[in-house]
Amino acid sequence: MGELDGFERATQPAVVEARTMAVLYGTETGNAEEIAVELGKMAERLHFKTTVDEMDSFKLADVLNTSLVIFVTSTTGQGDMPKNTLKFWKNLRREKLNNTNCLQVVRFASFGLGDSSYLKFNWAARKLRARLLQLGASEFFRPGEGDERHDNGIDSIYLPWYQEFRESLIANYPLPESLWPIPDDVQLPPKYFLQLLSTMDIDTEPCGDAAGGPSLTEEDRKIMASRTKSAARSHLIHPPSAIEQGKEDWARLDPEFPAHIARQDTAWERENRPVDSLDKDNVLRDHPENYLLSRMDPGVRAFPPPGILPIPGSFIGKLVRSNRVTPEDHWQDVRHLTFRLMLSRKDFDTALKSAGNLTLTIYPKNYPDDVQELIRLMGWDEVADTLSKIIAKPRGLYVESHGLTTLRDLLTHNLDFTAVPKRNFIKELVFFTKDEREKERLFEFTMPGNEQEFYDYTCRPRRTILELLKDFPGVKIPVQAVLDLFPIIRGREFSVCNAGMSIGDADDDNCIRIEILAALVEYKTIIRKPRQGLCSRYLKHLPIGTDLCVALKPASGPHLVANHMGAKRPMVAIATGTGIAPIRAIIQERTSYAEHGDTLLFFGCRNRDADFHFESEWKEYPNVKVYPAFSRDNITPDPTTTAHANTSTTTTTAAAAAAASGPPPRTHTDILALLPEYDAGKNYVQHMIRKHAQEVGALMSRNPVVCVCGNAGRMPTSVRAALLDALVISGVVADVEAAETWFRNPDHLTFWQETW
Ligand SMILES: Cc1cc2nc3c(=O)[nH]c(=O)nc-3n(C[C@H](O)[C@H](O)[C@H](O)COP(=O)(O)O)c2cc1C
Repeated sequence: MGELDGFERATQPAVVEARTMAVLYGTETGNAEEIAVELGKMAERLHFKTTVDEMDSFKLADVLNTSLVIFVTSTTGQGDMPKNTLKFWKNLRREKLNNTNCLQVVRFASFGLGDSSYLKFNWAARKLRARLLQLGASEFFRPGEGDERHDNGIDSIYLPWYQEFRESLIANYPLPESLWPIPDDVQLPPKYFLQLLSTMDIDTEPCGDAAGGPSLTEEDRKIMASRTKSAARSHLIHPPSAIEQGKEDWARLDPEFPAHIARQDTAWERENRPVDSLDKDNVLRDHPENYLLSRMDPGVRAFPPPGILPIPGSFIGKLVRSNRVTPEDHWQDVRHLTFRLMLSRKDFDTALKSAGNLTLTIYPKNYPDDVQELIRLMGWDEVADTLSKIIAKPRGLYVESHGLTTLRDLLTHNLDFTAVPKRNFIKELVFFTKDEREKERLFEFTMPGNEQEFYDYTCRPRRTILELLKDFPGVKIPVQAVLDLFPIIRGREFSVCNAGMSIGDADDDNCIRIEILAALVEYKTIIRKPRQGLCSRYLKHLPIGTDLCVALKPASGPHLVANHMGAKRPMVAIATGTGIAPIRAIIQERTSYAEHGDTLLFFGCRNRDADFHFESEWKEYPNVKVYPAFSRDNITPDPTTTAHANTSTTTTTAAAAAAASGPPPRTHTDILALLPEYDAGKNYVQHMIRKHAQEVGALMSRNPVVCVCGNAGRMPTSVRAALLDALVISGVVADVEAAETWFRNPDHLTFWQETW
C-alpha cells in the first residue's frame, strides 16, 4: 500500500492574507452539511482560508474575525433551527445585542434548505438572516432557499445559486495577479486521515496504563500489529493459525499485557463469530454453538458484531421484542420494536418527561460481508486489520480507545458506504482512478448542466457507494483517505410510540421500556435491484437480546401534554402509516392524567387487515374516536356525500367546473357541492376530515392541539386544505380565506407537523 495514488501529492493551497471564509451549517440529517462542505471546497479553490463547521462550534467573536461567513441551514420541526445551531442562535438572540450594530463588520450570505409543504418554509434560514441584518451585518449575496419539493430537490435552486455565488466571489474578492483559482481537476489536501501503525509505532505509541510494560518479542509484536479487535472477523480471509491463536491467548494471560490492546479483543468476538465462517474446517471444534439454528437467519449470513460506540449522551438499549405487525404478504415490513434501557423511571421522568414527545436514535452498523466486499474491491486486505491511528477526526466520528482502531472496524461501525453517493464524493473519486475513461465519466456527473444525469445515476435508483465503486473498478481509494471521503453513519431517529405508564418496566425499576414502530425500507428501484436502508437491514435481523447504542432526544415541536391543562385540551390528530407512532405516544401520555380532552384521530392506512396499526388498542383509550381511511380497500359510497350530490347536481357540476377552470372553492356551498368530487373513488384522511367536518369544527373551536404526522409530499398540504374546509363547513368561519387567517392564529390552536 505504498502508492497513495496522488493522495500525498496534494499540497496546501496558497492562502491570501486576511482572506478568510467560514461556512457554518445547521443540519439534522446531513443535507446542509454536504452543501457546506461543497461551498468550503469552492472557497479553498479560490484561496480563502476556509473553515467548515457546525454553527454551534463557532463563537460570535470568531464571526467578527472572518472576512466572509456563509450560513447554510435546514429548517426542522415547525420552522425551528436544527439542534446543532441552538447555542449559536441563542447567543445571537441575546437581548443585550439589540441596537448595538455589533455585527457591522460582518459580511455574510445564506442558503436555506426546506420543504414548501411545511407551513414555515425555510424559517430557520430566514430568521437567522433577519437577525444578522438586525445586528448590522451586511449581506454579500442574495439568499438562496432550496426546496425539497422541487423536481431535483434542493439542487434545483442550489446549483444555479452556487454558480452565481462563485462568480460573485471571483468578482468581489479578486485574487492577486500571481494567483489563479485552483482548477477542479487538482486535488485539495485532505482534512482527516488514518495512519496505519507499523509494529514500531505500536511499540512507541503512548498507551496509558500500558506505559512501562514489558518489552515484547519481535514475534509478539508481529501478532499484535496484525491482530486487533477485528481479527476474528478477518478470519474469513486469513484464518489465524492455531499457533498464532495460541500465542495470542498466552500473551493475553500475562498481567503486563498492554491494556489498551487487551481491551480491543473481548469475549464476545469468539462467541459471535460470523455464521459464514462455519465453512472453515476448524470452526466446529471451536464454536459449536454457532450451528444452533436459532442463531441463524436465512436472510443474513453474518450479523454485525456488537460493540457500543462511545457516543456522548447515548445509552445501551437491549432489544426485547421485535414484532412484525404487517402480514407477511404485505408490501411493507413494519416492526413494533421494544427496547429496554438502563435508566430508572425516576431519572427518566426528571430528565426527559418534560421534553414532550421523544425520538429514539439508533446507530446502525454495516454487515461483515459488505465490509469485506469493499475491502476486496479496494485492495485493502493486507491492512484491513492493522491497528491504525486517526489523525484529525471528522465531526460525528466516535471510536473506542484513544483514536486507535482498524479499517475494518471503521467500515463496520462508522463509515456509511451503503449511502447514496453525493456529489462531493464523486468529485473526489476522480483523483483515485488512473483509467482516463472512468475519470471522464466521474467528472461528467458533477459538471454543471449534468444534474439530471447525476440524479438518474445516483438518487433515482438509490445506487449505493459500494455499487458505484463496483461500476468503476479502476478506483482504488487509499486507506489513508477513507475518513476524508466516506460519509459517517448517522443515527436514525424514530418517533417513540409509547408514553405515560407504559414507559416503566414492570420487572425492574431501574429500566424503562421504549417502543418504536419502524417501517423497514425495502424496495426495488428502476434498476430492479432490491434495496434496503442501512438501518432497516440492521433492525430486520437484529437478534432479540442484542445490546445496541441508542439515544433518547426530544422530538421537534411544542410539548403538547406538559401538564394536566395540556391533557385536557381537545386534539385533532391526523396520521398516515407509521406517523401513528408519535400520536399513540401523545394519546398514552394524555390518558395518564385523570382528565383528558376529546381526541379525533384520522388514520390513513392502506388496508384494514394489513396496516391499521394498534387497531385493538384504540377502543381502550377513553375519549378517543378513530376514523380510519383505508385507501386500498373497497370504498362504500358515503350516504352523506352521495345524498348531497343527488340533490344538488347543478351546483356540483357548476362548482366542479369552476374549480377546474377558476379559483378554488371558497365558500360553504362551494365546498359542500364539491364533496362528491373529492371523494370519487378515493378514501384518504383529507376526505374523512371533510366528511366529519362538523365534529372537527366542534373540536377546533375549543382551542385544540392539531397534529399531522406521516409521509411528506402532498399529504400535509391536502390535510391542511381539508381542515380549512372543515372550519368553513362547520360554520366556525365564513369562508376559506377567513379559515386561513383563523388557522394561523396561535390563540386558536397549537399546530404540530412531523412528516418525512
Ligand atoms: C421533522 C422535519 C421537520 C421539518 N420542518 C420543516 C419546516 O418547518 N420548514 C421547512 O421549510 N422545512 C422543514 N423540513 C424539511 C427539511 O428542512 C429538509 O428536508 C432539509 O433538506 C433537511 O436538511 P438537513 O438534512 O440538513 O437537516 C422538515 C423536515 C423534517 C424531517
